[in-house]
Formats: sequence, structure tokens, C-alpha cells
Amino acid sequence: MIEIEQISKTFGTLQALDKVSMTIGNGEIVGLLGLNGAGKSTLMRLIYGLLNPDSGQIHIDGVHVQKQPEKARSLLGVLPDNAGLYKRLTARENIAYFARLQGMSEWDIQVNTDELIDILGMESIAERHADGFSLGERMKTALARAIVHRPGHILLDEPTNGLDVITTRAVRALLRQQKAEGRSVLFSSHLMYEVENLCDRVLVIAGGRLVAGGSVEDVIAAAGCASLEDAFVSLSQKEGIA
Ligand SMILES: Nc1ncnc2c1ncn2[C@@H]1O[C@H](COP(=O)(O)OP(=O)(O)OP(=O)(O)O)[C@@H](O)[C@H]1O
Repeated sequence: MIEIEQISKTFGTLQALDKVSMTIGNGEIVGLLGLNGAGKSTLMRLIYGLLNPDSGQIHIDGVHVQKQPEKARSLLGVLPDNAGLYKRLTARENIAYFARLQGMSEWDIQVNTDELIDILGMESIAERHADGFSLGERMKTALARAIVHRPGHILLDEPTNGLDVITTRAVRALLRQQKAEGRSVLFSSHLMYEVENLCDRVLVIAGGRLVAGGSVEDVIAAAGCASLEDAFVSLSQKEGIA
């Protein structure tokens, strides 16, 4: 379980997050919606311990992220918004390199990597060097790398950004599999249908504040709108930032 309590973060005079609290339970897929600059990536970076909050605290399975960042990080799989790959390594080597850093055995690395290559349809790029990879090929490799060690919790910053429809479906299937295995998934997206398709719960961030949360139906009803997109726009505009 990921527990976020009253997290605030400023950059200079900019209040990027303002007393945000949320809990993401095991076996749950939660979608994070917000306009550009709403604070989604900042929240992800705080959960991963790349940034420290000004106030508030985050626990992952009871581990305090700021006090025990290494331990907390070992419980997470992360696809950051700017996932970089080692260009001189193949896709498979990129995944294996990261898996070794996580202390996995060579056998487990091979089994898990083969499984992810199969699920994500990466056969044609597995043995290619990452230099020159298309956006989708980079995303697939970075996603496989993020979850090869089977972390309990997965953070994905816009995971289907730039993916074609077949790959998007594969990613959806992969995330549903992770959920079925009891992992929690928090992902940010600008794609309403993606969120409607996948998520048990939606959280809407606007101007650094959590302005709505619940099932898609709950969020639509709370905003008094006809669709998630309308509800999202309405909630974001209420915060005076759209
Ligand atoms: N390191 C930083 N230094 C200064 N300002 C920052 C920094 N990181 C984020 N910000 C600012 O904090 C606010 C929230 O940014 P964040 O990247 O979290 O937004 P986001 O919701 O992920 O947006 P997008 O959908 O565009 O990716 C923005 O105004 C951004 O410019």
C-alpha cells in the first residue's frame, strides 16, 4: 500500500503540490489525471524519493520514503516521464542490467525478461541496440525494465504515450495482470478513455491540489457532468487554471 499524507512541495514561489493525501491499495489500478503542470510528475517523483517534500510524508508498505529511500525504492517499479535507455545495450541487455541492480538471479532475469518480451511484443527489438529506437520501442523497453523485478507497486508516468494501438492493448493487459497478482498501479495519463478502461479509481489533480477522487462514475457524478472528459475539464477550471 502507498500512503501519501498531506504532501506539499514548492519550487521557489511555485506551489507544485498543496497538502495532497491519497492511499493506493494493493491490487488496485489508480489513474492520475491533471492538466499540464498540475503536479502529476512531481507527485510521482516524491513517491519515488527523487524529491523531498516540504511537508507531509509518504509510506510504502509502512516504509517511510524520506527516512529509508533505498528500501522504499526497492518496493517500487517506476516508469518516469523521461525514461532513458543505455543506447549501446540491446533492449534485453537494458532490462537485464536494471534487473541485476535489483539483485535478481540470472535465471529469474531470463525468465521474467522472456515473459515481458512476449507480453509486450518486443521480439523484433529484443536483440537490437537501443540507439535509434522509436518512441514506442523505448517506452516498451523502459516499461519492461521498470517491472522486471516484480515490484509490489508500480508508478507509470504516461505509460501509453506514443504507443500504437496493439502495444497500448498489450500494456493494458500487462497492467491488468499486475493488478490480478495483487500489485498496486498508479499511472498518470491525459487519455480519458485509457483511464476509463483501466482504472478502479481516478484522482484529479488541479493546481497542485487533489480536487476529486473515486470511481469514474463517482467523479462524473460529483462534477455533475455527462462524461469523464467534461468532469475533468470542469474540475480543473474550478481551480481557475484552465
Ligand atoms: N524541478 C523543478 N523546478 C522548478 N519547477 C518545477 C520543477 N519540477 C516541476 N516544476 C513545476 O511544478 C509544476 C508541476 O509540474 P509537473 O511536472 O509535476 O506537472 P505535470 O502534471 O506532470 O505536467 P505534464 O502533464 O505537463 O507532464 C509545473 O508548474 C512545473 O513547471
